[in-house]
Amino acid sequence: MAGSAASRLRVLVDMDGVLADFEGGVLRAFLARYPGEPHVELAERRGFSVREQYRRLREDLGAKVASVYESPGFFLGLEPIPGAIEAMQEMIHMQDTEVFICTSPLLKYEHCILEKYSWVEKHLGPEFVERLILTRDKTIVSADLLFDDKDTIKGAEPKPSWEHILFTCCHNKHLELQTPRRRLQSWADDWRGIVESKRRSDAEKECYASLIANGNGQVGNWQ
Ligand SMILES: Cc1cn([C@H]2C[C@H](O)[C@@H](COP(=O)(O)O)O2)c(=O)[nH]c1=O
Ligand SMILES: [Mg+2]
Repeated sequence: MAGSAASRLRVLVDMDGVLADFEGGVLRAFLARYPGEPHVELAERRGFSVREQYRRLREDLGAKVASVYESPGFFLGLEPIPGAIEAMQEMIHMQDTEVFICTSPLLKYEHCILEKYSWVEKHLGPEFVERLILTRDKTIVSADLLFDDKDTIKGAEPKPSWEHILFTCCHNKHLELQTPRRRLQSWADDWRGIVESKRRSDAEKECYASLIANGNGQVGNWQ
């Protein structure tokens, strides 16, 4: 387990698309700033990159949509995803569980980074500010679970320690996951069941590893 030598489960929760409604915020701000320009309805979103989809619609729209989420006030003004705040407040009080927020800032970071901290303090409180990890590479962060709306998470570490639970968002809902990948449809879905099943499977692995270490790992010798 990534959590510790004992039995703590470490959970990473992504921010944009999981805690904060990035997609809804982009569309709302785009319509306000560029009324009359073509736009992509949330039901039509495909693929992680909103910029790429707008660019495909018309070349200059990529830069226009980026100007929306790079503007001051954008990240701080995002609405929480329904049920996210309640789930995080419950998760942080779960026994033997460590929860961290793990989010990738924009490369154009001027407003994004400060506003992500402010958003966490405003909606989740100071105890979560202590638990905010900003990284462009989530694969090198050690944990048991990562709830994230990005369908493919790549980085320097080819075998991240966490299991990626795909959080359903408008841009990924059409994707069919290969077994054994798992999804969380929303915060109303059974996130507690996922946490507990991971805890059980980690405990089984630990038990098996200790049997092997003690030379008792033969089949039929499990007591
Ligand atoms: C172009 C583009 C960028 N983003 C940004 C928004 C966030 O700063 C990160 C996503 O972070 P996460 O930790 O993976 O949620 O990338 C985006 O979400 N969509 C885009 O099209
Ligand atoms: Mg995200």
